[in-house]
Amino acid sequence: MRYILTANNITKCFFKDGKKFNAVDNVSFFLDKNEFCSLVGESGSGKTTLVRIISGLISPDSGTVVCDGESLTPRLRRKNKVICAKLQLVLQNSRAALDPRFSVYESIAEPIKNLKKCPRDEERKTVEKFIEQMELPKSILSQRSGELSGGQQKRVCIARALAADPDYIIFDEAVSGLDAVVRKNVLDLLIKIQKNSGKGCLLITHDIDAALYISQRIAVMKSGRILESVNYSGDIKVFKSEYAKTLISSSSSGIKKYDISVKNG
Ligand SMILES: Nc1ncnc2c1ncn2[C@@H]1O[C@H](COP(=O)(O)OP(=O)(O)OP(=O)(O)O)[C@@H](O)[C@H]1O
Repeated sequence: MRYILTANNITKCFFKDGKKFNAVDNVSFFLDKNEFCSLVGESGSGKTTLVRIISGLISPDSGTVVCDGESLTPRLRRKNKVICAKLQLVLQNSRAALDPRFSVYESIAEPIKNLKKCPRDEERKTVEKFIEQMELPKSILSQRSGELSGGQQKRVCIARALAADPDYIIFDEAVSGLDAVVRKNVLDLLIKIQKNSGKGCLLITHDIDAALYISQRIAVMKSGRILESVNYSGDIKVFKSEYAKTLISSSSSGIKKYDISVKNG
């Protein structure tokens, strides 16, 4: 199997209370096209640090990230818009991620303007296509992002990421802070997007239920290390680590049932 986005033996250390520690400790990871994977672990386990390295936002102390055969570094990301577009990150805080001065249209059109420079009517059609995919009304296009609900802002951020036509999308805590109904709607939408687009999608989360609901593969992270990475089709017996079992048994959030009709339908 050819893994397209790979992180190889990544280590990153920080200082806490004057002591050096490995926030990410010799981790190897891959994200293939056409899969939904989750990276799950408690707060402070190193997920965000690993993802910032995988996205080329910060450098590891050691190890490499390779995207479609090319070594991905913060320098390359800054210099090369095309590489930058290939891998989109949807951040946890949608409100902060959207420029409040921009209309929804401008927010989604920005990556199209930067990357494609297509005629104005084509640009509008593309923006409208993504708005439709996000199950948002066209009337929202003229609104400012600050006027939208949390769930709508999340959808606009996803539409904006899709507008860059990436091969991979990383969702950092895509559903945290959303109420149970909106949370499930957004998760269902992410499943649909992945299936229809064939993109490689990665959900970063401490929400094991969301990971179980959405993923074909789940990597479990603790104290800077990936304890296990399992293919998941609904049977929690695939998890071998005590930590994963504890996470699953202690979860108490809204989505309990693995909904096979959404996942495979
Ligand atoms: N820039 C930094 N400087 C110093 N320590 C950092 C820095 N970034 C992260 N850390 C520390 O590294 C560890 C891992 O943090 P990280 O944000 O990667 O974890 P996480 O699993 O994403 O947590 P959360 O789910 O709360 O976002 C934590 O102990 C954190 O305090």
